[in-house]
This record gives sequence, C-alpha cells and structure tokens, in this order.
Amino acid sequence: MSAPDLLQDLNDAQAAAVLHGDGPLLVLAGAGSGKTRVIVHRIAHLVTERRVMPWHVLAVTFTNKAAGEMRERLEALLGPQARELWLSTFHAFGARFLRREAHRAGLPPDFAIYDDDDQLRLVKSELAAAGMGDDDRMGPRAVLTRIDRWKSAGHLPGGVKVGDYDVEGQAALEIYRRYEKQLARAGAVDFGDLLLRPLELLESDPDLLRYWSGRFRYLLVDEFQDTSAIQLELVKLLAGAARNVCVVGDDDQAIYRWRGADVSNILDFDRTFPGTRVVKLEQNYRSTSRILEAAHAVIAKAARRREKKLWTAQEGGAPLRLLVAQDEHEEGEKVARAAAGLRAEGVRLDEIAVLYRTNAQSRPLEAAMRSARLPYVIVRGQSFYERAEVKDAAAYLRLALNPRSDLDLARVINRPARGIGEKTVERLRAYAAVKELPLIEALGDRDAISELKPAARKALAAFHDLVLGLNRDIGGLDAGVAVQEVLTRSEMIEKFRAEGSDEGVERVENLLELVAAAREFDEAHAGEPPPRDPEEQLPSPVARFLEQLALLGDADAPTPEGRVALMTLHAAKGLEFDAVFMAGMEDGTLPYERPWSDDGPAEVAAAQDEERRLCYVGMTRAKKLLTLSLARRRMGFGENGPSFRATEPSRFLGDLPPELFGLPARAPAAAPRPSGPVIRRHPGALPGEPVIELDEADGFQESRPPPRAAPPLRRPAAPRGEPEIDYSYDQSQASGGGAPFPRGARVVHPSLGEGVVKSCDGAGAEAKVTVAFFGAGEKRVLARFLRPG
Ligand SMILES: Nc1ncnc2c1ncn2[C@@H]1O[C@H](COP(=O)(O)OP(=O)(O)OP(=O)(O)O)[C@@H](O)[C@H]1O
Ligand SMILES: [Mg+2]
Repeated sequence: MSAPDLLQDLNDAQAAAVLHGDGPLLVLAGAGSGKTRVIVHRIAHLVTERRVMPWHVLAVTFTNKAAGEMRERLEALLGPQARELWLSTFHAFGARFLRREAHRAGLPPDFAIYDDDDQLRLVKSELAAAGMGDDDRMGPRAVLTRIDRWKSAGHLPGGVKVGDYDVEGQAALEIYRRYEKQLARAGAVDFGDLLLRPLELLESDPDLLRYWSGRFRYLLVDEFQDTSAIQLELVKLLAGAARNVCVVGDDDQAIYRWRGADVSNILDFDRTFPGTRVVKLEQNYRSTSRILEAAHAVIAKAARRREKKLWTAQEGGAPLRLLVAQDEHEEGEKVARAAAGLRAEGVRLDEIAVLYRTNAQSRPLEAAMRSARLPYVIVRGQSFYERAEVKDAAAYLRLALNPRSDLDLARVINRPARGIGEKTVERLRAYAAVKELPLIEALGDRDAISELKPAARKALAAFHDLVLGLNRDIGGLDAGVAVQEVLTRSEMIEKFRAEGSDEGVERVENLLELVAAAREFDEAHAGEPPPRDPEEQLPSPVARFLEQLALLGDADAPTPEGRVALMTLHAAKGLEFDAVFMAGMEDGTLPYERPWSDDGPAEVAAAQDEERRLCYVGMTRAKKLLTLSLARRRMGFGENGPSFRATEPSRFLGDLPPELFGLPARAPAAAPRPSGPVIRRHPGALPGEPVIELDEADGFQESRPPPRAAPPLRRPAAPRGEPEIDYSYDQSQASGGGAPFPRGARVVHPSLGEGVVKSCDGAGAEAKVTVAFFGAGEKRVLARFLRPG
C-alpha cells in the first residue's frame, strides 16, 4: 500500500497526526472525530512508509474488543504483518510482559490470573483463617477495596503505612500480607499485579528497561483520558529517551475516575512530555447533527471542561425518540419492539446497541429480547464467564496447571457434589495451616485424613487422584481438548445432566459453550507464527486460554454477527452503532445515585459530572438513530426487600431541546392536554432550566398497551432459543477409549477434524497421539478423542 491510499480517507488534521515524525504527540478531540482512526493509520504508515518493524510498535487500547477491532483494521491495511504488532489492553500487555519475564518476577510461566471474584474469595477465606470478624466495616469487600487501592498506588504490604490506632487498617494490612502469600504459593497474580509487577521490574532493572524501551520504538495509546497513575508511569518508562509516544483521547469521555483513572494524565500531557505536538480534530464523522447536538447539550453543563464543539457534514437526521414505559419490563418490551421494527426496516441487528447504566438493568432487557426472539449478546464477559459452573471449570483448569492453588482447590473439592462435607474441608484446612502446606499436599497426607470416616477418606483420595491426573495430562493439550477433559473427568456435565432440571440443562449448555469458546481459541491461534524472540517462551494453550477468560473485562466478549449488543455505558466506550437505545433515563439510574453514601459535596459533584460524561459517551455511540427510554417505576431494593418505586425522568433529558425530538420548540402552554404519561421537569431543576414536556399527543410515541398489574417478582422462564453452537461432539464418544493408532493412520478429531497419525506414546485411552491435522496442523491430543478416519 502506498502513502496516498493511507492518507486519502483523512482530513488535514488527521493526516498531520498520522505523518507526525518522531517525538510526543497528543490528539485531544471529541467523540467520533477519528482519533482511533488516526492511531490505526499512523501504525500502518509507520510500518509501510517508515519501515518500522511491526514488533517495534506497541499500541494500547481500553478493551480487548477495541484491540480486536484495531487488529482487524490493521490486518486489512497491512496483511499478516499486523500479527506481529503488540496490540492489546494495558492489562493484557502486562500479562504478556510477565509471561515473558516470569522468571525475573519469580512466577511460573503458566501463572494464573485472579479476577475480582477470585480476589474476594481469597480475602474471605483469609479473614476466616485469621479469625477476623465479618462485620460491615471489616467485610471482605471493604478489605479488598483497601488492598486494591494499595496496589494501584504501587504499594506492596512492606510499603504500606498504617497508623497504630487504625485498627481496621492494621487488620486489612494483615489480610493483605496473607493474601500476597497465598498468591505467591498459587503462582498467581491479580489484576493489580499485571501492571504493578511489570512496573517494578522495569524500575528496578536498568538493563531490562533498556531492552524493553528499545524494543518498543513507537508507543500509541487510545482513550488516554482514562489511564491511571501506574499506566502513565509505564508509558513514561517504555517511551525511553526516544519519546515516540502518541496518545489520543477526549477529556469529555473520562468515565473511569472511580477506578483510579486520572484525567490530568491527558490534560497535563504536554507537561509530562515537554515539546509535545498537539493536534485537535473538529469534524465528527460518526453521527447526525441532531445526535451531536443532544450530546453537546448534556456535556456542555459539566463543570470544568475544555469547550470543544464538533461539527458534522450529516445535517439533520432522524429525530431522537423517547420511549416511556410503566416499569422496566414494559421498557424492555418497548425497546425490543422498536429494535424489531428497525430490523424490519433493514437495519442489521449488529448495528443496534442497547446501553444501560447498571448491570442489574440487563435482566428485563434480556428477557424482552428473548420473548421477541431477537438474537442478542451481552457484551460483557461476566454474564457468561461469571457463571458458577464456568468458573468451576476454570478452577479445575487452573488446578490442572498448578495443584498448589488452594483457592481453586477449595472451590471445586465438592463440585460436583462428591460427599466431601464442609467439616472435612475445615479439618484439612486446619491441618494445612499448621503444617504450612498447600491443601493438595494435605490431601495426600495420611495423618491429615486418618481420623476421617472411610467414605470421606475415599472421596478425598479420588479427588486427589483427579487433580493430580489432570495436572499430569492437561498441560500440553490444546485448550478445547483440555476443557473437554476437565468436564469429563470431573463429571460436571454428567452430574448436571442427571439433575434433569431446567437449571441443570442451562448449566450443561454453558459448559458446552465454554468448550466451544476454547476450540475457537485454538482455531484462532492455530496458524500463529512462533515468537520471533527465542527467549519468549509460550505458555501452554490452557494458560493462554485462561488468561483470555480472566482478561475478559467489561467490554470483551466477542460480538457475533447478527445480534443486538446489550452492554453497560462503560463498556460502549469507543464503539459505534447505527441505532443506539439508552435505557433507564431516570434520576437515580442515569445519573446514578448510590443509595447509601456519606460522600461530601465535592465528591458528589465530581461523581455527577462523571455521570454526565457517561451520558455523553452513550449518546455519541449512535450514528443515525438515538432512542432514549425510561420506566415510570422501577424495582428497587429497600429495607423490606424488593419493591417498586416511582421514578423521575433523568435531569439529562431536561437538558435536551425538544426540537431534537422533532417537536415544536415550546409546547403551547394553554393547549389542552389529553391524559397520558407526561415527562416533567425534574423537581430539583432550577427555575429557567429547560423543561421537556412530552406526551402521546406529541405523536412520537407508540400506542400503549392497557395498564396492568405489577408483574410478579419471579417471572416464568423465557423460552429457550435454539442452540447456536454445534454440540455435535458427544461425551459418549470419549468414553469408548480408542486404542492407540498406528503411524500413518487416518483419524478424525471432534474439533480438529481429519489428520494423519505421526506418533503415539502411552497405551489405552490415556495415550497421547501426535497428529498432523489437515486444517489445524500438528497437534498432540489424547487417543480417546480420536476415531479412525
Ligand atoms: N476522515 C474520515 N473520513 C471518513 N470517515 C471517517 C474519517 N475519520 C473517521 N471516520 C469514521 O468516523 C467514525 C468515528 O471514528 P473513530 O472511531 O476513529 O473516532 P474516535 O474519535 O476514536 O471516537 P471515540 O471518541 O468515540 O473513540 C468511524 O466510523 C470512522 O471510520
Ligand atoms: Mg476511539
């Protein structure tokens, strides 16, 4: 590709940023102005025109999804070379760096990554082990929050200072010490470590720093407004003396303050990197002018912002829509109906997004999508990957890699139920604590279990064998095969099937989906070139698959084509869709208000501004159509359990000029108003603040079903959709125990397809066979998964 091609689709300011030579560069510009495009084209330009080797480029984005999209675009521009770019989130970069430098960090290359849920369980068990109370202030969440804060400030237990009289602080510090000890024993790291450990290594070892800063000659960071102090430090270190750092971002879209992001990283960038060239972009290419005006009306009211107004060549566009519903279930129905209408008009489902403020809002929306038979996907690792059974399977995989992980062992020791009671586990724990052994060793210790009843002893011995067997067999297998093995040997699928309940069926489906995800992972990595760097040892496929699961943060699940995307506003950052729905436009929901808060007024004001920016981010995701919806009452959790409460329309709605909805600028005051829902100004609005009064007579709203009684708390299960994944591989095939195959035999593997046997080792069902697969290349698999071809 030649230079004109790369520059053709850029305006002058964008081209200037792409062509910028060496030295620091800041692109500070509003939503949809092509910042991400600048990063992509700049990378392509560096590689094709300036002959920079792709592995000398490190590009960091905010979500795995964004990184994936960037990689796709770059593959289109650069071809296979794009695979050699380092392109990821900060955390995934940290993980890759740590795998590479594991020995220096004192970690096994297959180290596990603990997510929030793991961390919390670890804190809980350490609290219990330390005999510390479980009262509110010293609850596990509060302790974990402190630990996370210490870590993100760069402090390990030795560096934490707590006042002598700060009893809670002292206690949290003690838990922090124990927590770190457990991580070390399990050879695991938490999310904070993924950034903190690389930073420590780079800071403490000048040779290492020289190597890595030389390795990455060009650094590019998207969404820089949401970087944290540690991330900025990493950027500074890696930039080295060459300082070829290009960062892009928008201070109006800073929405992660609550997680330690600091918008001054972008606002003071030119002070951190003196001599920075600043480029501003003013044309928005994404949205119609109506959508932009709406977004601007909301953001303009944020305190302390740098005014920047965007313009668009797409004048006018469809009016904004507002859906008013009685409650959240009806809201879901209306959104689903409107989405179905768009599909009928020819809008692709994957060009539709439904955004919401809190995860709790997703349930009625999901239910409505299911009843309307609209395929959808929750764009968020958690709806799928946080399911208990999926996490159980992941815990087995981690145990297979490292049986010393007490957290994982305790999680699955009785899952599925195998007759190991809590008392037994307690006894084991106590024994392990006294002897300072990991649980797996206590399990294998005669003294530890000698006093138990024979049945318990037998169950423990079987579990011990299971874990050690997995440990022996799983490491070298492909992820798909490994997951399948875990599910079979642990009998998880078998037990859930036997339950026969709807829930059991759903669990089996989720587990099969995990198998499918692991196979997809294998396929995606099948043709991967070996690392260029001989020192870079690749961890096992299982470890890498687990890493991908662990790093599936907010916005990271794959978005299959042909489905409506449901996600939080936070997760929508950087994305764009033809049609966007924003649900829950109510005070308390957006802006969100924490029900119990003892924050001071400054903190409250800062949080409110962040909500405004979040609203701005949501609105600016829309290219052509923006629909806002609200429920007149919503289920909340009060002192007496769940109950409906009446809501007020979001104050942000009050900021929107009615013209944007295709309504007359001001409704005539004396006009007779038929009964029906009316959106009034928020009672807290100041006199003179714009009021939006809309009702059915304004003609924007669909006809309403007759009012009905509040739905029961438990809704009947929605009809189950058709299975989307090919589950053609049947467990029963596996138990047949194929005999080893002669060299040269044609074989078929359920996920890898056909191939020819190259060699075998071992005998019987547990034998391992190296097969040259026609599609997937050479792989070592278990004989029992093969049948003659
Ligand atoms: N010069 C251009 N000509 C045509 N289309 C463009 C141009 N620049 C950007 N676009 C398109 O405009 C849309 C927004 O671009 P992009 O996502 O890069 O914006 P952004 O500034 O990163 O937005 P956000 O702030 O939301 O992250 C994309 O669809 C992109 O392809
Ligand atoms: Mg962007």
